Amino acid sequence: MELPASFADRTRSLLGDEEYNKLADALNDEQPVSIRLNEAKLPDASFSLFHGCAGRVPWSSTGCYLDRRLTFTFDPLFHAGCYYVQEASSMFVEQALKQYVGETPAVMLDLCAAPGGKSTHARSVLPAGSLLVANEVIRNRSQILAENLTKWGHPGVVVTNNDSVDFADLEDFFDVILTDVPCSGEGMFRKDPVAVSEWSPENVDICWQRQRRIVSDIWSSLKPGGLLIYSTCTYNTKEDEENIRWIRDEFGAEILPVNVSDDWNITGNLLAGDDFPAYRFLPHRAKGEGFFLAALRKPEADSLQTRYKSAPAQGKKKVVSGVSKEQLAVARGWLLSPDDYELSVNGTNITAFPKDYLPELSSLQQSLRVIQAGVALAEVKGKDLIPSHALAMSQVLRDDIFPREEVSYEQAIAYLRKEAIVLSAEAPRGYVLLTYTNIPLGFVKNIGNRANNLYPQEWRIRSGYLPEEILILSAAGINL
Ligand SMILES: C[S@@+](CC[C@H](N)C(=O)[O-])C[C@H]1O[C@@H](n2cnc3c(N)ncnc32)[C@H](O)[C@@H]1O
Repeated sequence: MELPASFADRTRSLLGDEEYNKLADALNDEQPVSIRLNEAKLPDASFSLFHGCAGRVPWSSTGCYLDRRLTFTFDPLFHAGCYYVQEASSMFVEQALKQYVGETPAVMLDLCAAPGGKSTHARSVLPAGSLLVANEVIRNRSQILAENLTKWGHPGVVVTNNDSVDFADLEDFFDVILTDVPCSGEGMFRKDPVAVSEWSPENVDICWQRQRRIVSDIWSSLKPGGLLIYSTCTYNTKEDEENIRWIRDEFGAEILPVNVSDDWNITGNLLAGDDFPAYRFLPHRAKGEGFFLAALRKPEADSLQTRYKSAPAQGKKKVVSGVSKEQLAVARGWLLSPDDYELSVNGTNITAFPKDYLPELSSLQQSLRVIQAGVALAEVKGKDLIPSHALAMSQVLRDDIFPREEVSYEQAIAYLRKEAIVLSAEAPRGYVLLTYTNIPLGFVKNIGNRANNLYPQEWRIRSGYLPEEILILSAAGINL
């Protein structure tokens, strides 16, 4: 790999000759492939069956390396949200969350969240009863973020599409903020050749200044005592330690240590003369791409337990005439624990949102562009209540409500391509939840001679061909 000369000079002087040469060699090696399993969807047994994986990611309870790349696009379980393909080093966020959020429900913002690797991860790690706000400034990327979080299936999620500056009104709102800031991407050189071609010293300067702007923008919305997790995928100290030092000096933040094990081969702070805790993943030492993380606490500790109270819940949304009380009652009956959710109607769509967080949702809606909140349950068409795909993906669906029909691999791929499906003659008429290896894939409406495919058009597999060799999760050894 041809590295930019100025990058090589700077990084050599940061790491020293020996370390730099090892790093440069590692960048010519093949990149490791890793996935993170969704424990809410996969049975416990999967987690002890890692024999198809090339080992577990040591700093993540659900991460595993694969010995080769799966054909993810043609794996039904990938589309069903059973796992997320994520670079291993960045799974280290789990350690900071587990150590500093603990068991107390928290309201967390993932500010720079698309495509959703860390959001789906955070949603799995946060204690039960927490709320995750996942934000992305670029509109089409926020749609991808919403898609990935919908597939992940947790109901306690709000997706927003805003710039960091828009969070200023939400004073003392979040217990935890993750800023996985846009950066010069030096740590992605092996994974993404575009990162190499776009790198320049000028871009590093643009990046560290933008990162400071982003942190300044959201600082007031972090509660006193709240946790800021700052991360980048770059090596230079300007975007890493120097920004952490700046946050400490500018806002009086306390820089927190994160417990790590020596055999994880994590590298510490590389800033000469200031030895605060910081965590670096260098590809020649730890199996993954380049990554940097630091955890900070806003002054005035011990407020993780205070709930946001300043914004009263707005009145319940009016039920428009197109949706009857009976239809709402039916949709409510689909939920595992209906009392925990508030149902709202927007046009002809019915959505469920955790009751505990209605005041927070109301405040978010006043300040931000909320593109998704909670779980879409159904669309009403005349007398018909069409169950939504998000419901099929979600943890809130009662499993005795819709008849289930197990499909073959070929049928699953046809379904995900949004082709017409023919079910067995015994399959019941009406809405049927298709499953593949017992995992929900989505709904069809079975009308007998065929079943209408309700898979979202915009998420369908577009590729018309099937590769000759298909490597999917169960074939890779995680035996479902
Ligand atoms: C490093 S990527 C995030 C990766 C993501 N956290 C993950 O784990 O999948 C940074 C993201 O921040 C977004 N971004 C850039 N400037 C932003 C801003 N001012 N406010 C919010 N998001 C921003 C970018 O569009 C990009 O999607």
